[in-house]
Amino acid sequence: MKFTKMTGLGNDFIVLENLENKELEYDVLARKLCDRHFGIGGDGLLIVEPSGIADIKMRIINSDGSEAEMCGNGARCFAKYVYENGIVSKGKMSVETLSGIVMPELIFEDDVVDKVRVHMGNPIFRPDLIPVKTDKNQFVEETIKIDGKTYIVTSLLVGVPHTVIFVNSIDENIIVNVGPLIEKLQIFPRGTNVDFVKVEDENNITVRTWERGAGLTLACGTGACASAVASALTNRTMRNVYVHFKKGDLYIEWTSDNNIYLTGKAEKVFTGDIDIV
Ligand SMILES: N[C@@H](CCC[C@H](N)C(=O)O)C(=O)O
Repeated sequence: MKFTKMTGLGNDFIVLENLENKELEYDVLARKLCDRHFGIGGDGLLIVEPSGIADIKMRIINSDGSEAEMCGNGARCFAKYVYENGIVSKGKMSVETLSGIVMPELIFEDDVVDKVRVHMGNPIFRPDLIPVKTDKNQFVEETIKIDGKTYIVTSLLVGVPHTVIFVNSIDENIIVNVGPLIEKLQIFPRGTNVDFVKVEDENNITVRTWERGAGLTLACGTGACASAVASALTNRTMRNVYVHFKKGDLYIEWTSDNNIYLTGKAEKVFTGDIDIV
């Protein structure tokens, strides 16, 4: 099988084409190929499929084999891939995902795709759509208890479910211990990504995300959107912010008409062939 390895700030993906809609076991492939010791290594697979309603369709399979509805860093890598491989020739394209259509727009530097700005749609706060089990009409600055410790969290849907926690410092030990417990709490019937957010000032936040189905990643695009929206909603920042991850930054705009735009780099790492046994 031919593949291309791509990365969005270190959130890395293996891109595979399935334009003939062949019956492939994506979950098995994801577990095999994403393995960092016995496979190519990646946080997930991005599959290129044909679409009946958009220019192209993106499927995203996490490294544990579960399928996600959407992926922000993945959408940027995917748009660069389909453009550079002649699958979509438009600089602004529509991409079907399981959470609806997103609109990536390529930003060129010296005729090469450097960054991608993705129109991500609206953030959703309705508990039944996130989903989160609560009798409230939204889950903003709510209290949850983990191992006797209390956390104040905000949950929202940005294509995929996110739960945002504001912290005074980013501590990876806490993230890898608490993240998986929150991800699998019973109140989140489809699980949740968990974003740990340090507010630097009204224009800058630092984020690390414990991802549903992939664990601690170097960056998360939908996580950047969710964190920026939660920060502005709770009056910690302005509506447009730079989101800092370990290996680079994303720029998030949450417009007054409630749309989210995500801008950042997308890079090809290498291409190759792999025998699937
Ligand atoms: N890294 C992604 C999100 C990928 C999906 C996530 N793991 C989930 O299952 O919800 C991003 O950049 O948004």
